[in-house]
Amino acid sequence: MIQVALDRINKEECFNVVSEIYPYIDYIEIGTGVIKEYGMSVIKEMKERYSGTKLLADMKTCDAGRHETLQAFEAGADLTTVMGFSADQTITDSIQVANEHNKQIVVDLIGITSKHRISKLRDFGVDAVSMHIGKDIQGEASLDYLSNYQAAIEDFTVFVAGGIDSERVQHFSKLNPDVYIVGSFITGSSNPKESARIMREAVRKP
Ligand SMILES: O=C([C@H](O)CO)[C@H](O)[C@H](O)COP(=O)(O)O
Repeated sequence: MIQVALDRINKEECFNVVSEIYPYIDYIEIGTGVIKEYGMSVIKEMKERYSGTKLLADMKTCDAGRHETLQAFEAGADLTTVMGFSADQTITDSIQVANEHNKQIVVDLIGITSKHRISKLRDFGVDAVSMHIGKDIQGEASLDYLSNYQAAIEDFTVFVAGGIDSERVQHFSKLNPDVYIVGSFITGSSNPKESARIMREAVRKP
């Protein structure tokens, strides 16, 4: 499955991109920067327009788990992100809110290198994790290490993210992901529809 990440573009561009590509995607992500720019209303408007598509709010919550998770769900998100390095309490509070609302959290593993921490997340009741290479280190990161985490994350629903394009996808596919998060390759393309189609093909036969 593919999740388009709407980041570093304005609201009009977010809606324009989605209107072009929605037949090729399974999830829409409202990116952290877009939420910071427009607030929770952009989540609400996107969900109203695309009610049949799963919507993830990339809140990247790292504290006040109960409050921020509730904010995302009340705005209409089906999923929201919580950072894996947050306090245990933040994560368990977010899970509790998700369970109360029959929705889901995805724990973002940016900066997590400890497999012990990943297995602790499972103990807390986390179902989904995102193996994510942050924007600011995408240039320097060799992707070879990703396969070392395959066993550690195999019991989770796995999202992958971080500069995924039609070539880098092969490195991420070693993790057998359920969802490929694709941002700039689609949103920065002169032909988002064609880029989304290419990604759809690439994740079918990585
Ligand atoms: O979460 C993201 C990043 O931290 C910026 O907020 C992006 O959504 C994610 O990395 C996917 O975008 P691309 O790396 O441009 O594919």
